[in-house]
Order: sequence, then structure tokens, then C-alpha cells
Amino acid sequence: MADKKNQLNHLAIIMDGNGRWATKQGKPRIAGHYEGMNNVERITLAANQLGIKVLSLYAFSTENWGRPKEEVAYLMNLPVRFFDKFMPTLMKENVKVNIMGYLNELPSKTYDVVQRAMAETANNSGLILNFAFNYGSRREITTAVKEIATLVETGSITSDEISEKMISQRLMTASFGKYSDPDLLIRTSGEQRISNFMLWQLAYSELAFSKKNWPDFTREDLEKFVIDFQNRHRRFGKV
Ligand SMILES: Cc1cc(N2CCCCCC2)n2ncc(-c3ccc(F)cc3)c2n1
Repeated sequence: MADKKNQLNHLAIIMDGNGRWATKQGKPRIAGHYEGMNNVERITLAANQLGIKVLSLYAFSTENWGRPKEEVAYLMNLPVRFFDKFMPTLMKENVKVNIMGYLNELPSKTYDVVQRAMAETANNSGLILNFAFNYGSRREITTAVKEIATLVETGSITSDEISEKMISQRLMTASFGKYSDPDLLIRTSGEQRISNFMLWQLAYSELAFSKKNWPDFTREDLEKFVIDFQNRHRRFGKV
């Protein structure tokens, strides 16, 4: 009997190679970020049409603040430009926007636009477009551990009651329920690192790498990775 195909419900992407894309084109790095933003829309629509339930995209890590201040300022304005350009399409395609990260540390204009996007799309029931924005997985896990330690300190729970489920429920992906853990992570640009992205959630995820830079990653590339995933034998720690 043919192997049952894997169902790809949650896809995560580290969208790498935007600066290199621009350099190859003889353009400034920010041109790569802008074209990368346009590709977010293309791949979001493709993922939605492929029936993917959650698409998590690593947009800005807690470590990115160290980049040149002009580049950070440009990146902080990308959500404004993204929603200006694509909110009508997101609404038409019933996409629900979620942003996970330390949003209270963002510039107020960025904070306001991401909060407004989540509110405007809150009742949409299609693909969940989950941006990781000022997000860091080790900080996310540390925060959950601290919350649980406080429960033990105050006598609300005993340390014996601490469980993996208790930690998962205190991560920023808790609201995705059974879809909280990515089935597949794709990283573009040829780099093969996790870079402090969803470390807990990726425990049993399939990993795939594209040599293409993010702006060049197409719907057809995505479809090939999805078919490859469907045909993989997932082990979940077993043989
Ligand atoms: C920082 C950053 C960088 C960014 N790039 C384009 C994609 C490749 C990664 C680097 C540059 N994109 N693309 C879309 C967003 C975004 C983020 C949050 C949101 F609510 C709406 C849109 C974005 N944010």
C-alpha cells in the first residue's frame, strides 16, 4: 500500500538572501528588502491556494537591531508599506494576520500598523500569515520558563507538574493549537542555520533548503518543496 502523504499544515520560512539579491543586481540592500516584501505577498497567496493553514515568516529577529540604523529604519517601515499595498488582497483572500514578537519594543508607527492589521483581519478564516517580528526563540522560551518558575514559587503548581504542554502553551504560537509546530521549515539563500527561530516548535519539523535568494523564490519552487515534503517519511523520533 502506498505511504500516506504527509499533510503540510504549518509552513515556516526563513526568508534569507535579500541583501545578496540586491548586490547581484547592483542595487542597494534595501532594494532587496523591498523585492523580498513583494515576494511575501506572492508566496502567501500560493500557500493559501495550496491549503496551508499557517505560514510563519521570519521578518525581523531580536538580533537584527544591530544592523545599520538606516537599514533598521527602512525595515521598521516595511509593515506599513506591506499593508498599504496588500491589505485589500489579504482581505479578499480571507487571510488572517498574526504578528509574534516583542511588539511593545517597536517604533509606535510600526506597532500601530501591525496591531491594526491583526484587528482588521481577526475574523478572517483562511491562511494565518504569522510574521515573526522582533522575535527571538531563546527569549520566548526563557519567558515561558520564568512564568512557570513563578507558578512554582507561589505554590500554584509543583515542579512535578511542569510538562512540555505547559511550556508550549506559554509560547507565542500557542493560539495555533494543533498547528503550533511547523511541519516544514524552508530557508532560502543556501544558508543552513536555524538562527534562533521557533527552536521549541521545530523539534520534529522537516528541514529544507533552497539555494535561491528569497526574492527569486517562486510559487513553483514552493510547490516542489511541498511535493517533496508530502513524499518524505516522517519519523517523530521513531524508526
Ligand atoms: C522587517 C521586515 C522585513 C521584510 N523583508 C522582506 C521579506 C524578507 C525579509 C527581509 C525584508 N518584510 N517583509 C514583510 C514584512 C512585514 C512584517 C510584518 C508585517 F506585519 C507585515 C509585513 C517585513 N518586515
